[in-house]
Amino acid sequence: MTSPHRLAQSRRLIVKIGSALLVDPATLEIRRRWLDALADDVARCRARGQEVLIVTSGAIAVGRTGLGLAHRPTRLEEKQAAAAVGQIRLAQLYQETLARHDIPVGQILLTREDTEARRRHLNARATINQLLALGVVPVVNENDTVTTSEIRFGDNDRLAARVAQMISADTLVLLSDIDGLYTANPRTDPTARHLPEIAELTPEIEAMAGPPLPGMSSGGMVTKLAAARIAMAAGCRMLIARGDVEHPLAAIESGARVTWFLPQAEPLTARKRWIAGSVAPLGTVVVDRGAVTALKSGRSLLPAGVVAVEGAFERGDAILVRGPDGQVVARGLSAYTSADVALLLGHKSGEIETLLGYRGRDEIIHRDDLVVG
Ligand SMILES: Nc1ncnc2c1ncn2[C@@H]1O[C@H](COP(=O)(O)OP(=O)(O)O)[C@@H](O)[C@H]1O
Ligand SMILES: N[C@@H](CCC(=O)OP(=O)(O)O)C(=O)O
Repeated sequence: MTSPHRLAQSRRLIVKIGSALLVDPATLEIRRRWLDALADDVARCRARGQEVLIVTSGAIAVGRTGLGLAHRPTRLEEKQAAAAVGQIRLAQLYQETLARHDIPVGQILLTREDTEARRRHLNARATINQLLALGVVPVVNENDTVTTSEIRFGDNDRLAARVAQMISADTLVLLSDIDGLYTANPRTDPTARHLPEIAELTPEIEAMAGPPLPGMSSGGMVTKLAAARIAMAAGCRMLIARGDVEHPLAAIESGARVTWFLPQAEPLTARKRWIAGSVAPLGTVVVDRGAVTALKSGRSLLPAGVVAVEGAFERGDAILVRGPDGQVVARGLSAYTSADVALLLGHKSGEIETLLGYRGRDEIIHRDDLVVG
């Protein structure tokens, strides 16, 4: 059932790179040759039309070298200072290595709030989508310099899964120092067996991840399984593979041993369920008959079909869509504020820029953000 070709077939791919791959834990040297080989892999994916986003750890580890810190920073302020010094170098490394393939990179630093708060989530999503549309490889890390311990992800496994969910990626590759999930930690338990495929995260599977290990990495298997839970629910397949080989993505395609975590649902199902059930709508748009028919056949809501707006809402807030008879026909997340919707009523999407003074989305509610019925 598992196939290495799944990687080659993915449309939107996220690759998460752990600190220990980028920086030699013993010498603290940056593995430049490894990174150049990874860039070859990324360039090959891009050349065959795949979108690629990199989630990279390593700011703290790289910053440690920059600051000449002999010890691994443990206090938050020290980690933040190391990350500030390291992140700028990290971004430069990706920029340099992908420039050899004429691939532009864009840096995105996220905090947990950026993925959890709806509006910020939408903003980050729009920016990342725009970067991908422009052929850029976004390079994402946690914004370690501003996050406090309470609001930190603290590990990039879950951050990568949140980003996968955010942009509806279909494949998330966690490159690690191990070729997948075992029944127990194989470094301490010689009887541990490798598991090639996980379709469901049962309590037995969860129990296989031991406690996080001391050392440079912050995750261990615990955060990888938490990432799998997020990705699987979002309809994104995830795999854990060895990253400490040259050209790790090519190795996966050639059949290297990995663990696949299979998606549970279509990418938008969980999110649509959230829109339908758990959000208090802050306003209403009334639409004409033509728009009702369009929405029922799965289309987005365009300004041309909107005849009235009620309530005060912001971009990204949940709103109701009513038909001419007052019946609720749909719920969704508005791409515009209520004030902007009022200006757009009945107009063609091509007029949005002239009416608002900026070029927003063509739709008032995109079909990905819409639940009909
Ligand atoms: N059941 C398990 N299967 C595989 N690895 C495990 C398991 N339990 C704990 N581990 C440990 O998790 C480590 C991978 O996590 P981590 O070092 O955080 O990687 P990364 O730097 O890629 O995030 C493995 O090297 C292994 O020591
Ligand atoms: N954001 C931190 C990395 C956190 C992290 O998840 O590290 P790792 O377990 O090596 O993937 C940094 O850039 O140093």
